[in-house]
Amino acid sequence: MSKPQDSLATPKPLRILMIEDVEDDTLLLVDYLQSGGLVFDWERIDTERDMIVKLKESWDIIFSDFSMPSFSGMRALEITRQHDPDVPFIFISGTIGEEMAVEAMKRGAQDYVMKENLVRLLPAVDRELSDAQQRRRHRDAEKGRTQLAVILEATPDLVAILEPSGQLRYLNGAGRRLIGLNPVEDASHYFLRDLFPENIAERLLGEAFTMACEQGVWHGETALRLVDGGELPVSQVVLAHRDAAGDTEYLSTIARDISERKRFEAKLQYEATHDRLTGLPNRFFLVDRFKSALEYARRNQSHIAVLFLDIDNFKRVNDNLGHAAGDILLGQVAHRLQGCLRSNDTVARHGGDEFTIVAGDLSDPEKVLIVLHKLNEAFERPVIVHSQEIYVTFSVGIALYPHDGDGIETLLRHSDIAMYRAKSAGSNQYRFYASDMNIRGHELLKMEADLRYALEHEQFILHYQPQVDLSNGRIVGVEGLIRWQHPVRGLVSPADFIPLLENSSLIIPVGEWVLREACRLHRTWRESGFDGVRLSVNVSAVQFNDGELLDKVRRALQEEEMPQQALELEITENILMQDPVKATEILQSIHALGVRVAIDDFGTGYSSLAYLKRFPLDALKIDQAFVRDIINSASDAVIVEASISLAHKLGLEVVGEGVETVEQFEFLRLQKCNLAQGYHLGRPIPELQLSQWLAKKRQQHRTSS
Ligand SMILES: Nc1nc2c(ncn2[C@@H]2O[C@H](COP(=O)(O)O[C@H]3[C@@H](O)[C@H](n4cnc5c(=O)[nH]c(N)nc54)O[C@@H]3COP(=O)(O)O)[C@@H](O)[C@H]2O)c(=O)[nH]1
Repeated sequence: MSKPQDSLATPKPLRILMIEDVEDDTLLLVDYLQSGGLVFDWERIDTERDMIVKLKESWDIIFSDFSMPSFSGMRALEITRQHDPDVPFIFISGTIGEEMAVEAMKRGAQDYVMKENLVRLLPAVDRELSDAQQRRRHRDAEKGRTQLAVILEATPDLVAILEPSGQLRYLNGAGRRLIGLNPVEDASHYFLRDLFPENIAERLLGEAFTMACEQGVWHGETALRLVDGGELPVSQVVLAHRDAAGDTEYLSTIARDISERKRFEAKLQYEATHDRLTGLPNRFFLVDRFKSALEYARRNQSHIAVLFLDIDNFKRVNDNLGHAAGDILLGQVAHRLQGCLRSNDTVARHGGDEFTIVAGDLSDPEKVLIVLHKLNEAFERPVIVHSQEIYVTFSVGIALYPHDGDGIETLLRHSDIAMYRAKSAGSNQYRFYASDMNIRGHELLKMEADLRYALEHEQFILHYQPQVDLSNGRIVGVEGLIRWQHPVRGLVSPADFIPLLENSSLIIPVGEWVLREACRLHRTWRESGFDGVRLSVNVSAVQFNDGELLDKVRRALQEEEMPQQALELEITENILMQDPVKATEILQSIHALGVRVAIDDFGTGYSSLAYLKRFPLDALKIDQAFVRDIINSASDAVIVEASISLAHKLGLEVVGEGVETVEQFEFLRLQKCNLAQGYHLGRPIPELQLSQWLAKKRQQHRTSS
């Protein structure tokens, strides 16, 4: 007979509780069992009270008589089952009848054996002990499952069981709440992509499931898709569960909210990369941003400027107003510096009263002057600290990539050296590390100052170039072209100063002056009886994107009582192609005013006629580069022919620019080009000369007709 103990090494005696009123019967039974090889300890009781006391101990098996004078076997069974549903309970009785025995089994007795015939007892003990053990294991497992289910439902982590396809089998309470699934809804209608954003669901199905199936487990950081559309960062584990054949039967996953940690990490990251006082990036962050700027500059063959700024006389602020005031000043300086730079540029606090700027994506080194210009503008107004006005100036050192180095450390060192040179030259100075740039930089800044002076002292004038109708030779319009009447240099070409005006934003007031001047001249013509001649002016990119352009045009028209259709704005195709959607909106508003729009320098940009049909335009000016060679270059001739023909199909008037010869003129006339402009028909000339010329032409026409 097998012993029911788990350990074979030290067999523990069984504990048997005997419920029997006759002691001799008990001894006989004990004797029988011992002679059958059973090792056990035992106790005998025969009252309900003793039984209740004894059941507080643990028993391996209970034998009970059926009927006793002061206790009933059925009652003993009932009490036992209340205490322990699994302990084997066997009736050993001489009196139990068949019917009662069946009833006893129904109520939870495992067996009954007749006192007179104990042969079945030992096998029954053996069997019942083993069954009881199994029942206990089963019950423990069931209990464990119930406990786990309670834990799973109570945990704040998402727990899910999934098919390898990503379909859900089970989702716990936390998961249901996160994705907005009600507690009774069947989770198997849902998939991984209902729990996670698209890209993460794909990563889990790919990388995570594959690794879990191969190695048993995958963990990583992902994010859950929340019911409100937001995302919750989580730390996630995916486990693969295999069947007996080793194939993945299902997967489970646990995802834990790590938003608090992420916030903390972000805070740490921010603190590690930003200056506490000003909130600006610190040196480390600057290095990082420089790397991105460098990659871009290498790809696009552009330049980067590293500027080292030191506030002039900062110590005086600290000494006179105190350190707290100094701190406020630094904060305000930081704020203004950040406000005046492009979003891609980086301004960092280097320490103390020193700041560094990395300005990338400069098409040429001189573009750094735009940054200097913006700095000057930003600090034209004083900074107010404790009601005191403080005018802030900087000593600025500039180093350029690739000219002065290709690493941030070198460029910072060189800009620092340049800053010291600037400082030793006095306050509010800048110096380039490379001396040749200093000369060029000074020249350009001087020229910018001269242009400002030119605007204030009316040194700009307009010259006018006629546009002639190719079908009858009449003048239908003139183009106003700016010149700078410099007191020393004489008449300066716009090609030499328009780019500088554009860089410094001076083009806005100068452009407005051109517009007003042209409208003023048109009024004098109308007053002298020259009606029907149109006037066109050039509009630069900065002007075109100036939110006030429309108001300025409207005001000029009103004040000079100019007919709207007599004014034409010339805009190059490149300006339109920078942001076609925005350009369309602006052009529509210009058109709504009744003003004409011509596309200038057509053919030099990247647009196509098909694209241009989206814009509300009136005329197209074929660039002089094509007209120049129409006689000698077959390809240019074809381009011009095609442009004229397509433009006509789009309802546009066509102007041929730069017509210098009679052959070019004839070619355009034969191609039915509408207007021509160029030295062959007349160079740009001053107002007085033009008025005389118009008068002469009018006279000629009167005589000929
Ligand atoms: N934003 C503004 N830009 C302006 C303004 N005034 C002029 N400009 C632009 O400056 C560029 C140079 O202008 P300019 O030196 O005046 O040259 C113009 C003509 O003189 C020249 N032209 C005309 N006919 C001929 C010719 O037969 N041969 C030849 N070699 N050159 C000729 O072409 C220029 C006309 O330019 P466009 O505007 O494209 O019609 C120039 O880009 C001007 O746009 C201004 O007020 N604002």
